[in-house]
Amino acid sequence: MTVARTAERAIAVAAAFEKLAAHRTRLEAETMRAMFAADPGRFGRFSVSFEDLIFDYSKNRIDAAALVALLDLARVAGVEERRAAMFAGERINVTENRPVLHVALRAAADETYLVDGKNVVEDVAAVLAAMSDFAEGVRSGAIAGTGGRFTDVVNIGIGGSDLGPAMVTRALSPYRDGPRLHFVSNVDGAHIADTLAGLDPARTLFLVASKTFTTIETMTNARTARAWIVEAVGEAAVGDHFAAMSTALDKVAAFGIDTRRAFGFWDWVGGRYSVWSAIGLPVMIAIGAERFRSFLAGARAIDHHFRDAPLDRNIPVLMALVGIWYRNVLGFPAHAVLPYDQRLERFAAYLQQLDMESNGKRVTLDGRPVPTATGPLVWGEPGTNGQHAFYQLLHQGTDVIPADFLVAAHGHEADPTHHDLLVANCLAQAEALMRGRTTEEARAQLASSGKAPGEVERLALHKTFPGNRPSNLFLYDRLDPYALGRLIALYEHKVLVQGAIWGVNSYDQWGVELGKELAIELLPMVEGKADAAGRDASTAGLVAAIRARKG
Ligand SMILES: O=P(O)(O)OC[C@H]1O[C@H](O)[C@H](O)[C@@H](O)[C@@H]1O
Repeated sequence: MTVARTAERAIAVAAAFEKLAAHRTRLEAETMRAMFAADPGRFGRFSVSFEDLIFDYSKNRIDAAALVALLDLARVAGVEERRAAMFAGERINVTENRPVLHVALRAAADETYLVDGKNVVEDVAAVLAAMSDFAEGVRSGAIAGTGGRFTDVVNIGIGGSDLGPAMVTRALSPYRDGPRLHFVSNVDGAHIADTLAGLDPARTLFLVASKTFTTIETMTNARTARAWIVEAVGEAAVGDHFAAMSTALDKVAAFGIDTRRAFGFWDWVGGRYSVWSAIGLPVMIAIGAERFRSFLAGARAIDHHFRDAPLDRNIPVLMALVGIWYRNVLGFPAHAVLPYDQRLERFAAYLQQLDMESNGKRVTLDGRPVPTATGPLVWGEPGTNGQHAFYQLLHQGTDVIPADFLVAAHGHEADPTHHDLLVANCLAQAEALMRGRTTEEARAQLASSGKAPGEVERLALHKTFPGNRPSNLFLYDRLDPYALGRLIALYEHKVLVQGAIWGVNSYDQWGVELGKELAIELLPMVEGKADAAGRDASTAGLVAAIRARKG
């Protein structure tokens, strides 16, 4: 197993971090503003082009020497070995003893990905073909409900069985020409009630999406949906109105969904990496099989880039190293994702699961405490909306929050007015964060606006922007299926690189279990079937208060 962290490697990683601390001291005396002024070639030196995509990481508090030290860290931490182990189908998810092979889901037909000596690419192709037949049948009306062609498709799933398809179908709305899509995830009955209100059961298709087919939210919502269908169109119609995506096809059958309408995937696909699998069926129904293949092809292009490009030109590696610099060397706790694209409004939520569930870990692969901080808080909202809400803190708050900006050169709308304004705002924010405004500049601006000298002094510090606040910027032609596939895959591989440097298992999620277990214990207490004696006083008090209100 090449992924285990030996004592020698741990020592080498600690030494590499020590060297980075020295670079930090040097760079603390610098500003990005000064570095740009001193080096007209900075953009060229600190950006990477891949096809029409530019990854600009020049607005970061790094220089060539710090980057070399970061690349050394990646090497001594075994990033290349971890990457090779993933592509080779090794069981790098050591706590669940599974390979991590979402890359196989977007492989070309002539590629080989081995799990225990078997090429899984053929299995992937077979499921994709079955999904294509089903999706195209739903789109054409050849596969219909009891009341005719499906007008509405409701995906029932949560976490990785929801966020990917929900984000992607929203992002690709200009490419949607299938039936209307809806996503129900929350166990809160409001979600399914509000979604089904106004839908015609006879023309509604439900997709029950669950890797494990045991998730309580999904099973509860699926049963409610089933009852809704049975009540409206009868028990016999259930088969026409349900399909499922899961690794547990036996459980799908036990639930009563026809196995010919069950699309499988494998335990080497993590939930948060599963949008490329059968879990992507709603995307395929929305945009068609051909465009879905283009989405896969975009991810595949990045897989090859990640596998083959030298580390210093490797976009996911650079994304990861810049993140490590801020998280571990400068101690910044958060990372903002700021797409200048309204259709990417669920992108930050998607990345939250991808990044925080993967690298929100506190022990290494061998179960020892991680000696450094691990995954940051990932959050964000599209620009320009965020500008009028939380950017104040980004510009003048006491924390520095590195950000990723994402923007397309072209929108999908015919009139360029909006898009040009959008792009200008994106560039302006990245520039403002980097440059800031000195107190001297603030004074000059106030004076030239005619303010009296006393007012100038009173306001100058309030109008000072410290600047030197870092960001990356992703620029691409247009957010089409291929471009979106590329973007997601970049972040997936960033997670692998950071996980390798921290020495954690990025592919399990035990941290979600405890709350689930306690919810099962608490349910009978909330229902009034058991008493809460023995719980902590807060929990018992709240249970009592809820019981009293329920009467
Ligand atoms: O697809 P499912 O098995 O229903 O799981 C849905 C989600 O719930 C779990 O609790 C995990 O935290 C997620 O990683 C997963 O995506």
